[in-house]
Amino acid sequence: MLFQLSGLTKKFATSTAVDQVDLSVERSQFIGIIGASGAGKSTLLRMLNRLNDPTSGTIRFRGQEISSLTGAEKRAWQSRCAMIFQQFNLVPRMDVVSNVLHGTLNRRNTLATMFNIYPEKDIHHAIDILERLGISEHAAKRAQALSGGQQQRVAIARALMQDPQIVLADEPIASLDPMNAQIVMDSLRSIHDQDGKLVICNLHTLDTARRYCDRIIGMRAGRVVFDGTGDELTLSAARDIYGADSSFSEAATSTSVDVLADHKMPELAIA
Ligand SMILES: Nc1ncnc2c1ncn2[C@@H]1O[C@H](COP(=O)(O)OP(=O)(O)OP(=O)(O)O)[C@@H](O)[C@H]1O
Repeated sequence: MLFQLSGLTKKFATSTAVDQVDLSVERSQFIGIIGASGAGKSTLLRMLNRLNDPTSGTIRFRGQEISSLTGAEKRAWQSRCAMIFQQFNLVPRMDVVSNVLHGTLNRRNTLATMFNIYPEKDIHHAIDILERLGISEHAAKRAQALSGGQQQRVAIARALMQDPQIVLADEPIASLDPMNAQIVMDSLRSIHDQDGKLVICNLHTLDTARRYCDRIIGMRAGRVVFDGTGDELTLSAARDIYGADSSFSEAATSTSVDVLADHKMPELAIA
């Protein structure tokens, strides 16, 4: 058993973002979490790597209780569990390789960090990862000089540099055009296929979830209301997740240029 979530709940002052979630992840998969805005997807992901603390309930990984870790143990968990964000979270004025090398920060001493000293093998490794993601020719550029899709691949490279067991991605393609979205999703999928890592990815769009995910979890108002494969995600299941009526159209949650052009729908209208 990898993850075992029991009664996981997160309350904020005025809302319950995640409400009594029970979930098991038995093996390494590519898992997508879908749901309307405010359904609790980000909060769930942020609890898994302890950016948010649960109000109640437990998170176990390989039997270890994660929700109660503190100090060095909590930081060690966070380095096993890399996070990719919608807005990339790179240091814009810093070059691409240095941004990737930041993924090793947790295992370097303060002096090395202060003087930006990296072992040569780490630098080679960073460039290998950039090459794998198809962006090594940008290694010396400042991160801010790259397109959104390229910056997100740098963020994925930084996550890989930390050699995590789990990769969490919080709407990694929400700021990207469809072509870059596909490149970034292909990169994330390859991390699962080639490296066998567990990837859990929040997504706005049903077609992306169906295309890339082995398992799709649907959230509505903090609860898990769907857990199945892309084939099982029927139109009626989707309506249930999004709380939409019969006027709900899949095109409204599509990233595909063709579908959007056909239906003249604004991108991500529902999510
Ligand atoms: N730091 C916070 N303080 C107060 N309320 C919060 C906080 N973070 C999230 N919430 C609330 O918790 C609920 C779930 O938010 P969350 O961001 O997890 O949803 P989401 O499904 O990821 O939405 P989106 O797709 O818009 O990111 C929302 O009602 C939100 O307003």
